[in-house]
Amino acid sequence: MIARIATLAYGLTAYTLFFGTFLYLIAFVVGLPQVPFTLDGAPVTSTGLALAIDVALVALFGIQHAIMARPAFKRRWTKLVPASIERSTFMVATCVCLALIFTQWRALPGTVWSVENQALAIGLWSLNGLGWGMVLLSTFLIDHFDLFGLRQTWLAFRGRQYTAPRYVERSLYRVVRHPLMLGMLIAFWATPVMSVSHLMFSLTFTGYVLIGTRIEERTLVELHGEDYRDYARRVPGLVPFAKPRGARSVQPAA
Ligand SMILES: C[S@@+](CC[C@H](N)C(=O)[O-])C[C@H]1O[C@@H](n2cnc3c(N)ncnc32)[C@H](O)[C@@H]1O
Repeated sequence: MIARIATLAYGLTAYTLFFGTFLYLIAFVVGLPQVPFTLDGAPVTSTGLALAIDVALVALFGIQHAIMARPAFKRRWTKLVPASIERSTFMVATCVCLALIFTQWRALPGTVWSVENQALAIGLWSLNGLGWGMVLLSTFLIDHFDLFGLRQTWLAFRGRQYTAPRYVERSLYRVVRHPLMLGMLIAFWATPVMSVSHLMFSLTFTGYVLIGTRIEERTLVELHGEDYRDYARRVPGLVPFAKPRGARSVQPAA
């Protein structure tokens, strides 16, 4: 019983930590003045060093995701940690990577665009809010509590067998296969003031999304086979109403 309570407590802690980190990510990107670290602080290093550090930080985040989300890694990893806390541990590792980005990000000097027109600025902020909203909604369309590991620890606490959620094809997932990532991209790019620092962040995360979604789809094909290939033939990846690239882009890993 103590082990079950500890499992649930860990799941709750990881979930709370991640939700707080997600909220901080919004503050970090939009540059909320009340928080200690934002994208647009004063530059403290040379531009070259700042570029190298920033790329390395986002690469670390991408590598952590690419490795820890792969079924082969999970099979080995769950010989060391109980399967019930595997996803919560993934979330804790994600929080560590994001905390490194928040605290170690090196600002770059300069501004790429600054919208003076008030109506346009309001439009861009609205789009920004829509992007974050899409991210949150997408987590609930998949399975919010499974995605963040809480369901797994709850089932272990209740002594129930874990069943993986099926892939979904409803709502935003009928428009694109990656609405969560699309929401992120909208939130990162839609801003009335695009500093060079923010541009660097948006570019590196766009690279992560483009690579990360391809890796994720290999896993989805491994898990769901022809069902997912068929889905990929009918629904575009990131651009609504674009022609789907189909199964060629989602061949299982060799
Ligand atoms: C961070 S979420 C991103 C989901 C998707 N790439 C998106 O951008 O909306 C990653 C998790 O979503 C799951 N996933 C991706 N597409 C899914 C779908 N259509 N239905 C259910 N789960 C999905 C993956 O298995 C993975 O565990």
